[in-house]
Amino acid sequence: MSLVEVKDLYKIFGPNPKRAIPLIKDGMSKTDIKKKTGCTIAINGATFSIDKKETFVVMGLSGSGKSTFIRCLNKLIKPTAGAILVDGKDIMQMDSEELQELRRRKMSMVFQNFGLLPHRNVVNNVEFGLEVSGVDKETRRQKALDAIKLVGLDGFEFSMPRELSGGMQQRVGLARALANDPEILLMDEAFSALDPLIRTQMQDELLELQAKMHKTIIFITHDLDEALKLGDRIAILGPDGRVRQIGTPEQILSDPADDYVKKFVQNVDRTKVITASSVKHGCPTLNIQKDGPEAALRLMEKEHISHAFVVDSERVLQGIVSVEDAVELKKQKKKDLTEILTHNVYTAGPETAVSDLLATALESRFPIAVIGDDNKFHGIVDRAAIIAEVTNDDEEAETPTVLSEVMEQAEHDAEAGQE
Ligand SMILES: Nc1ncnc2c1ncn2[C@@H]1O[C@H](COP(=O)(O)OP(=O)(O)OP(=O)(O)O)[C@@H](O)[C@H]1O
Repeated sequence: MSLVEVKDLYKIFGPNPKRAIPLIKDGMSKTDIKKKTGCTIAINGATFSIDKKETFVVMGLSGSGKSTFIRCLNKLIKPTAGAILVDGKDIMQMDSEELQELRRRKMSMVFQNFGLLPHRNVVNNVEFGLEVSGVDKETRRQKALDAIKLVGLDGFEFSMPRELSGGMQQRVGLARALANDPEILLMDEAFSALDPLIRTQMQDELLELQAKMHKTIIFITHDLDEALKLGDRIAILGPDGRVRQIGTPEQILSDPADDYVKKFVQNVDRTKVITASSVKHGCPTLNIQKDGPEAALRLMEKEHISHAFVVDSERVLQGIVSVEDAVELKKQKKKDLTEILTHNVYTAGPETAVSDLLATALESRFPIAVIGDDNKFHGIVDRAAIIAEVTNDDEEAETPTVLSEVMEQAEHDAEAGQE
């Protein structure tokens, strides 16, 4: 269910900004509009919705309109056109009381520069928002201490901000935002001022916290790696303030909407984000309860494959049978496949990163079976597909080991053995 809906939102700075909208719609560029009208386009017809409990990342380079969006969202500035609905209510229509409620209780903000009050200790900083909202002393102290614990700062309650490292100061900022128990957490470049190592650590901790808290997080960043790591979905803003693509990290990496997004994502290590489920494909299977060597050979001949995966009626993987084994069974006049089933099939979960499958793929004779959380067989990932993803080069994709010659050779060998 969506909590925030942004509808055809424009923010244009400058004299008589509304007149720039038809020019934008006619396709005139941001630079030409600036020349012609003196107006600067910051947000250009954005439409999207943010679901409850999702982490929605707004990503764009400097000047793409990220800060403007945040300011529109808490109504620090007024959009030129369009609407922003929070819980179905247009924030432009809110009276000052509703707006205060929105800013104090519904949303909390974490800033890039931490925004701490230097003369207040940690706990006093954390309870500041509650103090402003008029929460009594005892309650706000307890809430502040709980939030401090949540971000792992217990023991530092009475330290001053200057005594803390950047990472710790940002934890205070996060604790202050969480102390209000807001439904929406607005994080504006919250980790951008931190050293890379601390930044990674804070990202990991935010993911852990979110797994427990289930807040709706709107995270603003200019860093694509950060966006891909944190976002359930990402909106990519172009330099013209237009939303270029909205999608899951996987959708953005595997199917960039235009050349701008493509350029952006081409340096990312895709294999860390591309998962087994996105490169898997279905394959014909044999049923352990009813198929024997004849059926196995027929299937392999028809599909031009040298081995087949065997499942039971519930589609739980039982093993794999090779053409050589099936020929041997047929020779022995066996009626089922149980005896020769190879059980040591490599498997992966749907969410396994392709990069983690490379070593297995190189070692295994067979494709890797993808097994879902339901324990059922969902398909296979070919070695060729993994290598192609890892090297990012389709040329490397070899024909899978699916050769009818293997079959012919095996039949031939078996016949020779019979003589
Ligand atoms: N008050 C203002 N008056 C005029 N133009 C503005 C104003 N605020 C922002 N802009 C312009 O709007 C566009 C979007 O700016 P915004 O600050 O929202 O981008 P941003 O993505 O947050 O960039 P950064 O990461 O550098 O903060 C830019 O072209 C900027 O120059």
